[in-house]
Amino acid sequence: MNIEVIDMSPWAGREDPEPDSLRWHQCIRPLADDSPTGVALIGFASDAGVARNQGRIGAAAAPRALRKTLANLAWHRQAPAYDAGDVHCHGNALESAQEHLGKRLERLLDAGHQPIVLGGGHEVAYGSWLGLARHLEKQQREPDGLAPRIGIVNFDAHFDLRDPRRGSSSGTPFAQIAQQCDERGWPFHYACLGVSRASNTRALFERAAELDVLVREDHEINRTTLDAIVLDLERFIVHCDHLYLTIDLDVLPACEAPGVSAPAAHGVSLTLIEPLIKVIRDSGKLRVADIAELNPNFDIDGRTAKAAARLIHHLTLNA
Ligand SMILES: N=CN[C@@H](CCC(=O)O)C(=O)O
Ligand SMILES: [Mn+2]
Ligand SMILES: [Mn+2]
Repeated sequence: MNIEVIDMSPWAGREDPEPDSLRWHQCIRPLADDSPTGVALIGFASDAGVARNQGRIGAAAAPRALRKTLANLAWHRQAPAYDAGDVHCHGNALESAQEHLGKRLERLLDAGHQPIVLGGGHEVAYGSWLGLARHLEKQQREPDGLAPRIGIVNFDAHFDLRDPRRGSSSGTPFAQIAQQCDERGWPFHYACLGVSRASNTRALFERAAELDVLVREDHEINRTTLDAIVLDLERFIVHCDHLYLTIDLDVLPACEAPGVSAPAAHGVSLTLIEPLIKVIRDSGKLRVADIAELNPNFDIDGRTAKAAARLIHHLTLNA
């Protein structure tokens, strides 16, 4: 039984008198045990990983800021959307918060929902993947169950492949996942789109090459290359049964996303990110998504929160 009382207070906004003028705040419902399947938003209020990674803290406040911004966007969906509450990271207890998120996601997936996690620093990614992995593990145990082929698509200026033996943080989640895949005998399929060469050391590029990561740097993604990158992404997706999409908002240029720990001097504009996300959205394979690194302390005019809310809106348009 779900005993958490879900705080619906961020879901407030403009109310238009005309018919057919609904917004998210008028449609989203608190998740209940008997809710029909739909999109389930769950917050991960953590910046412990950012703190450990020498970043600017504040992302723990992001889930609430994101809900408040999404609240006012127009509702164009058919299927229901739910607020599934928050997982909080208390102090430096990151590992237990990631475990807790994993368990909550596993339950949401078992119930047939499509979870979207509102981070939180990018340490959210390890918890998101854990939830999906535990959900899929049960299917693998069935007779003839094969190792699941999970494709991770990360829009990010950073690989986040730092060595977790030096301590896990917002800079290590995909290295932690690679390790977990190795231990389980699962393939590790990772695409990192929007990487900044200036912001990732040679060691990180080498690790990405060793892990056969599909890499497209920030400057490589532009109007003239977009069609080719869509094709690259489609080819990546063909070899996966399930997709986990993770969006680190620092993939956007600093003018579009100033409210992050590490703003991007170059970045990849929302106008280029959206068509790529559409490929993932429409693939029929998307199981879990998260959006990371919003830091309301450094936002300007709510720009970053608006970009994040629009991405969620875009991602769930057909769901
Ligand atoms: N999740 C963020 N990861 C980046 C942060 C870079 C920075 O703070 O400058 C990383 O570890 O590379
Ligand atoms: Mn990043
Ligand atoms: Mn990141």
